[in-house]
Amino acid sequence: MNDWTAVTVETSTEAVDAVSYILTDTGAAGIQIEDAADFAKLKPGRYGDEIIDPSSIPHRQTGAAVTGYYPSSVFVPELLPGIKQRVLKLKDFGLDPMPAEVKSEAIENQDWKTAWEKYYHPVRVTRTLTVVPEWEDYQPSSDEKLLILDPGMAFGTGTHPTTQLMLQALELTVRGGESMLDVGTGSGVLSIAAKLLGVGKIKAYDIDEVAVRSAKKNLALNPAAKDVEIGVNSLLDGIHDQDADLIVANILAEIILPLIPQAYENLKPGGHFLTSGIINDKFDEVAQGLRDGGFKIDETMRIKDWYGIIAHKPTHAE
Ligand SMILES: C[S@@+](CC[C@H](N)C(=O)[O-])C[C@H]1O[C@@H](n2cnc3c(N)ncnc32)[C@H](O)[C@@H]1O
Repeated sequence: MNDWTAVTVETSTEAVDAVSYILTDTGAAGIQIEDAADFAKLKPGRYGDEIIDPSSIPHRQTGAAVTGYYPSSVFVPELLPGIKQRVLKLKDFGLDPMPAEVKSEAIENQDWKTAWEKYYHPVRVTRTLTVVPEWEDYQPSSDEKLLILDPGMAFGTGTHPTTQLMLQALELTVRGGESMLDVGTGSGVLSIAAKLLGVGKIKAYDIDEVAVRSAKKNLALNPAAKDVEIGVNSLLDGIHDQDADLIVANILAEIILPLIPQAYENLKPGGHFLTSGIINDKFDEVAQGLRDGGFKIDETMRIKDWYGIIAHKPTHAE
C-alpha cells in the first residue's frame, strides 16, 4: 500500500491560494505550488552564489499547478468529485480556476518525507510565534515562542494566509487567562498558539476524526498545550452556555455563517470572535452576518485574497 496520495489541480495563478485552501480543508497535510507567474518575476542575475538565467530552468509557461499530499488515512477517490466541484465554484467568488483539472497519484512515503523535509523549515509566522517542524532542533531568540508541529500528520502548517491571519488576531486579542473555543481546530495550531500566548482553558473541536487525531499528537508535542480538551463536533452544535472569552474559527465563509449565532450564544458579553477563511468576495456577506448576529467588528485584516475579522459581543453597557 502507498502511504500518500498526491492530488494535483491544474489552475490559474489567481486561484492558487483558494485551491491550496480547498486541498488543505479536505485533508491535505502539505501543499506544493508550481506557478508560471513565479518564474515570470525572475530576472537574469545573481541568486545567492549563482548567476542564473531563469529561461534556462525548466518550468511551466502558463497557469499553475497546486498539489496537496494526503495521508493514507484519507480515502482520496471519494474526495475528488467534491474537490473538482469546489474548485469550479471559485468562479462564483470572482476567481478564474480554469482549467480546473484534478488528478491523483499514489506516491511512496520515502519520496514524500524527503521532499517535505527539504521544503518545510521553521517559519516565523507572527511577531512572537515561530512554527517549527518536529524534526528540527531550533534555538529560539529570547522573544520567540515555538509552536512544534508534525506536518506529516496535520491539516495546515501554520503558514497558510488564513492561519496567519488567525495567529495575528490572537496575538492582538489575547491578554492572558481567557477561556477559548477553537472550532475547526485542524492541526490544533490555533489552540497551541493561544496557550503559548497565555490563554487559560481551551476546548477544541473538528468535524473530522482524522483532524482530531492529528491535533492530539500536535498538542502532545507542545507541553504548554497538554491540557487542551479536544473532540469531534460539527461547529458548536449541542454546545450551550460556555461563557467563553474567545472563539476562533478558520473555516470557509459558508460554514462561518451558521456558526455566528452559536458563537454569540457561547460568548460572554465583551468576548471576542476571531474568524478567517474568508475569500475577498465573501467578506461583505460575513461582515454583514456578524453585524446582523449582534456582533461589533473591531478590526478586519487581509493577506493576499483572504480576510480575517476580529469582532466582539457587546457588553450590556455598549
Ligand atoms: C483550514 S482548516 C483550519 C485549521 C486550523 N484551525 C488553522 O487555522 O490552520 C479548517 C478545519 O475546519 C474543519 N471543519 C470543516 N467544517 C467543519 C464543521 N462544520 N465543524 C467543525 N469543523 C469543521 C476541517 O475539518 C478543517 O480541519
